[in-house]
Amino acid sequence: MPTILGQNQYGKAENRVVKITRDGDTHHIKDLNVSVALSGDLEEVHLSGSNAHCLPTDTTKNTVYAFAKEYGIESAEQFGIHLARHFVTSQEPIHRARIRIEEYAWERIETSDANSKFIGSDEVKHSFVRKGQETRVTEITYDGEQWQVISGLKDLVVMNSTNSEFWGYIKDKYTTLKEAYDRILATQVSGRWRFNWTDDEQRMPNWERSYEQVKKHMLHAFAETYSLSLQQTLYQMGSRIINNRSEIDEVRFSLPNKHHFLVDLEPFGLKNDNEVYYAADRPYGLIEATVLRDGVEAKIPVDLTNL
Ligand SMILES: O=c1[nH]c(=O)c2[nH]c(=O)[nH]c2[nH]1
Repeated sequence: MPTILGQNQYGKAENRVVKITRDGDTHHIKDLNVSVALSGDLEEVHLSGSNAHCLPTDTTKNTVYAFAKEYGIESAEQFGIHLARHFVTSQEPIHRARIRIEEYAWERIETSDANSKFIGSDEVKHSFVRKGQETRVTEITYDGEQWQVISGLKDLVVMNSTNSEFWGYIKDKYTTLKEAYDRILATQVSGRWRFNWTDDEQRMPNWERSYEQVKKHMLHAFAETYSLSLQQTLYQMGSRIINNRSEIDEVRFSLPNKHHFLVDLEPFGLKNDNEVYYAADRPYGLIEATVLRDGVEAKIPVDLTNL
């Protein structure tokens, strides 16, 4: 049976590009997921296997990252227009370009608070929390006498665009990781905290206020810790909660290290001065630990997915 080629398009989908603009100490983030789809005179690519008209999808990906550096990302629309125009006007066989962009919004972590040790300093200018609410969770257990309340949250995404290093680690024959003295630190916080309240109904914690305060201390510790590892940041977040909230005895975190790799723009004659990153989704480091008030027994399950 004869066949004909119908509508076709191709390109690199879901290029995760993070652009940090450093205005002195104040950093700005643009975080995009860019998908390129090109169409045009591409019959032969499909029919005979001649790639003479095929701009590699790999090139479309590189173009996204190079444009982030060369032209910046003022808005997703402006960036998409730039890319689409480039593909159609620079390559004769490409007649149509469709650029789809999702943008993830970030807000600054506010630490202008009476308890914050960094009031008026530049510490908040590089710390961000991704917009969109986290999911709040709780688990209540009662055996007729005693209560156990474990509360927490998941999917709270945070980022520090500086003040994070990672070096001095073990190096064996499989180690290729380069030591980092100024990297992005980003994670999607999953945390649980156990209340020490067990029985007296009169002395029940104010659950709503407790949640807001725990979240605040957690975010402030993330923003204010000069990090030498995500493990160290985790411990700071946990101890900040224990030290400030007498109703809580135990905190457990599961923190995926959301890696941001600097894109090598040298092949395009561009210098990447800690500006354009590739946000990798997997694999990811997974850092987990419990922080306890001294003398108490750990009761939060090790595997948070079981809670
Ligand atoms: O904060 C980090 N902790 C690690 O244990 C680790 N391992 C790694 O490769 N990168 C990082 N980063």
